[in-house]
Amino acid sequence: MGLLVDGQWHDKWYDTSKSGGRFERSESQFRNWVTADGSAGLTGKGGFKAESGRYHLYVSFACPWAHRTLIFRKLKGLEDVITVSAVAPEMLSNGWEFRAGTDLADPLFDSKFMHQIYTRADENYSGRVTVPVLWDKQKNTVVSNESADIIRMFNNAFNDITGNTDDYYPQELQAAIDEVNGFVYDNINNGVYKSGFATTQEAYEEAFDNLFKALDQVEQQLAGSRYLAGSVLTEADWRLFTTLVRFDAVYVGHFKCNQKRIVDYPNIWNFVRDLYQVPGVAETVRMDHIKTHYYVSHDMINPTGVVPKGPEIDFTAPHDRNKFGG
Ligand SMILES: N[C@@H](CCC(=O)N[C@@H](CS)C(=O)NCC(=O)O)C(=O)O
Repeated sequence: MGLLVDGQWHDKWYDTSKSGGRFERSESQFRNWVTADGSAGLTGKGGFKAESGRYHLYVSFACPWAHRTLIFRKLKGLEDVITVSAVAPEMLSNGWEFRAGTDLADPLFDSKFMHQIYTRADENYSGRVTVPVLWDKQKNTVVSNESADIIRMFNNAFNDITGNTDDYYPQELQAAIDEVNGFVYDNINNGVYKSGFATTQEAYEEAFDNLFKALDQVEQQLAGSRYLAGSVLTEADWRLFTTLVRFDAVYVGHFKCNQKRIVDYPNIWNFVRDLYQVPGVAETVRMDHIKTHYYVSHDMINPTGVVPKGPEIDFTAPHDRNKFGG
């Protein structure tokens, strides 16, 4: 674990000394957008036109943020349009690493470390080296390292190429989706990390309480509708899904989020299985990478690096969500 300072790698854990033991996630820095015609998007520069074969997605199968982008690549039929590769699950003193000669190698440059991809784009880059990264093979640079933006690009920028017009961020639901996203991000997606990376009792309990209050609220909401924004499956559901699918295997134990497990919430547990069973999604869930990553990488939380064998979770068991119609 570490970060780049003026293009130099430093092995350093998150600094919580100035935030009362609270983990604070830093903002992503590459914020350009791929658009259908190459015009500038919401932020950053223009010149990133949607083209087949031009972009490469670097992910970790362990990472819930990267997982969103993998799901959208599947759902939107982008597998032949955007190439993908994954880093090794362990994130140690050099940060994310590739594994040469295996299917976890860097297919573009045969780099050893993910931070070399960042300095290739900006030799003086300062900041954390995170996944996912959307790379432009034509301009040889990072388009974006923000998963929330990348899934929106995948949602519509390539529609003319794939013919897939499925829309997970429909105009009429955008305000509702944004509201759910804000709540889920703060309390749940990032909430599990705030709980797990807290370095004081107070910071941990604050995150823990907010997390389970939020899950109770989601449980209530899913009693009355199939999905978070109503009867339509949207981006908001996928953003919650990647945290929920990791919850019982990792966050309950490793991040001390143990008031309840997801299997203890009837509606949420059925909801997770509903989403897991959407065609193409199951193959994006790599429990081996997920468990190894968390339990091996965070040695100040789990110094032995021993990875638990359990729990047994059957995401393929039938769910009851068709009761809302389908
Ligand atoms: N805001 C980013 C966050 C991505 C992120 O934090 N990824 C984690 C892996 S789950 C990471 O690469 N962390 C490395 C680090 O913080 O040094 C996004 O959603 O794309």
